Amino acid sequence: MNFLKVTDIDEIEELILKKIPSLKGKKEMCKLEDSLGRVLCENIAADLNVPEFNRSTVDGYAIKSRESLGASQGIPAFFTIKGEVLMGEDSSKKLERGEAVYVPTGAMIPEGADSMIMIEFCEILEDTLLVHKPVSSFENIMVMGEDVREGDIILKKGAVITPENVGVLASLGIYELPVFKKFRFSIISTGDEIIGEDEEYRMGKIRDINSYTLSLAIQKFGVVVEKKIVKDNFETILEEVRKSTKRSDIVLISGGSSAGNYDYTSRVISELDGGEVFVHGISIKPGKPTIIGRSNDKLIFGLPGHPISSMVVFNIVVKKLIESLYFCGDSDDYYYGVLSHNLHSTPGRTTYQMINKTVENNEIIINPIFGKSGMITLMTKSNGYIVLGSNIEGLEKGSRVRVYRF
Ligand SMILES: Nc1nc2c(c(=O)[nH]1)N[C@H]1C(S)=C(S)[C@@H](COP(=O)(O)OP(=O)(O)OC[C@H]3O[C@@H](n4cnc5c(N)ncnc54)[C@H](O)[C@@H]3O)O[C@H]1N2
Ligand code: MOO
Repeated sequence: MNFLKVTDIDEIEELILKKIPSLKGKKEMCKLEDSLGRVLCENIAADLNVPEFNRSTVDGYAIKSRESLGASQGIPAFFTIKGEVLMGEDSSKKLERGEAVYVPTGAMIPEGADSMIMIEFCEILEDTLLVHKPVSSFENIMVMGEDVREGDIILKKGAVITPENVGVLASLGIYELPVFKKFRFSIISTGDEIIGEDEEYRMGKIRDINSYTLSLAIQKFGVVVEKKIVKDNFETILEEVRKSTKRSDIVLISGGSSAGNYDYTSRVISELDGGEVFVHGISIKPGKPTIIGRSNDKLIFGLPGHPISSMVVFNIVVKKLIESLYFCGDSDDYYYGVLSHNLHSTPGRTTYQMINKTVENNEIIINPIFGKSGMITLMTKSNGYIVLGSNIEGLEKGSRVRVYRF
């Protein structure tokens, strides 16, 4: 077993893609109403202008602005009312000198007009309009293409669909989107001690945590096709992992990744059809005993059993991999603060230190949260983490540190 030959965290992604190139970019079409949180796999360009015609932004009269020049309360400008433009209708009217046409908010500005005067500044005497205020060119008009210009890239590959950007797509009549296909995940919690919700608790047992934490974390960008608990038996684990590789693209096995007698994950992967373990140990803390392998083109992770370690590895390896396959990821999702205590790290391993933040005298203070990675409350007591590189021995109290959110 090559457990002690750890792989550098920065090499993991390249290694996985070298072993399973087919993980890259599978695409599908998705209806706009089902697209929340989906990731675009192509740039979306506008094939028309928004608005598609000059639109009024007020209720009032379309006029030629220069004809209102000098108008005031005492000396109004006079126009002949030439009718109205109906909401949602094409304006066939053409404005001639001295004419005004009524246009409601959002309706089309007739040809020949370059501005809108609000009704508040108008007076009507039969079919004559008195305008008491000058307007300037393009006042109260949203010009054709002012919002979106034909040919503009409105959303880039990697954009995560939100209710707001769905609005832009709908305005362009785009009702189906090319998105990255979601990865299908199987989660297998291994261990004789692990019990599920339908099993009665006995002393010595541990309630399954990892399949719940992992399955919720996956839901942002993947589909959990199954989650199951499997006892520590080589043949049973082998059979269950084999079935899972048929049902999903990525199999997460929690527990059984270290070098103990009952830690089967590595042997199981090697036994599978096209089975190969290519990482057994990563230079990180927590999470060192992580296994990565494959069965042909199916990716398999052996995550450490400790709940904190399995989530840290999920976040910094599995989630990061998918974000880069999807060209998304919140690389800006961090802030800076000042460290409240000295911190030691393990040379040769990148350390992920849980923290929480407080504010004192207008300064963001970063407090390390200490505890064992078997303690699940570490994650609820903290609201982010800092990364200590493998080449440093620690950080001094008062250092400025970058904090990542979960
Ligand atoms: N001799 C060594 N022993 C250990 C090493 C080592 O390097 N040499 N590394 C330690 C570290 S660090 C970790 S992390 C763990 C990883 O162990 P495994 O992946 O083999 O996990 P297990 O032994 O199965 O479980 C560890 C721990 O986590 C609990 N657990 C497991 N699954 C779940 C679950 N689904 N929900 C909740 N809790 C779970 C399990 O009961 C154990 O307490 O190895 C160390 N040992
Ligand atoms: O590597 Mo372990 O994951 O430190 O607890």
